[in-house]
Amino acid sequence: MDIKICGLSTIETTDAVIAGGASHVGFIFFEKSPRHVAVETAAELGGRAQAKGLKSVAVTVNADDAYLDNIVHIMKPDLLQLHGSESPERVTKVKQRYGLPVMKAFSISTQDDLAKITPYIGVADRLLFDAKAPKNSELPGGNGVSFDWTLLKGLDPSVDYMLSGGLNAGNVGDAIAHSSPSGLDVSSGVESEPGVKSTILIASFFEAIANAKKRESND
Ligand SMILES: O=C(O)c1ccccc1NCC(=O)[C@H](O)[C@H](O)COP(=O)(O)O
Repeated sequence: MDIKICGLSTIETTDAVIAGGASHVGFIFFEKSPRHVAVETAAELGGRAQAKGLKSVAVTVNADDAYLDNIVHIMKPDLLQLHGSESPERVTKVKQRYGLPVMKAFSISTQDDLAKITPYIGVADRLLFDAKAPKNSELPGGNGVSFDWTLLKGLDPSVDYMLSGGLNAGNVGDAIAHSSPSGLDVSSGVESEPGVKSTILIASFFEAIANAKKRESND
């Protein structure tokens, strides 16, 4: 199962994520976020992870071509995560312009939200299911809130998705038990405060996933 740790900004925590066995590292390009980084920082930290075989992900929200051009040119990401209200046509254009895979994020709180993925199937390379942002939040992601994972039980089993939203060491086992994601994505759950990743919480998150997998294989 892929594991993406999102919102990195330091060498120490990037190294902890690499050591933990993540498949992806994510960098936030959204100025209102406490995790927003300069493109040069993402290039340095992402390059460090890429050298160890991880994929580096640029996370943007309704970004225009000029902004994406700069990110792709300097950071050289492996994957573009579109975390806004990008249409299927925009996803196609971004894929064509950069020749990079695109992961489209969706905010889920009801079954109707899941129906919105249909036009993106076969268009986006990967889907990411995140919780809907609380009303008072300025962030479309990284809010540390979960959605009802049982909603995913009705999903066509051929839909490949990463699960995110409020995951942490305490609930990731339950999340896996209630859904069948091909990947997990976490940000707030491995932070000591918004925007500050904790090497201890990162290690605990990986340990919790390993324990959940052990339990699954014993059942
Ligand atoms: O994390 C942010 O600050 C952020 C800001 C704007 C758009 C997306 C953002 N995060 C995207 C992610 O992939 C997060 O990992 C995902 O939303 C889960 O976050 P959390 O619930 O905090 O684990």
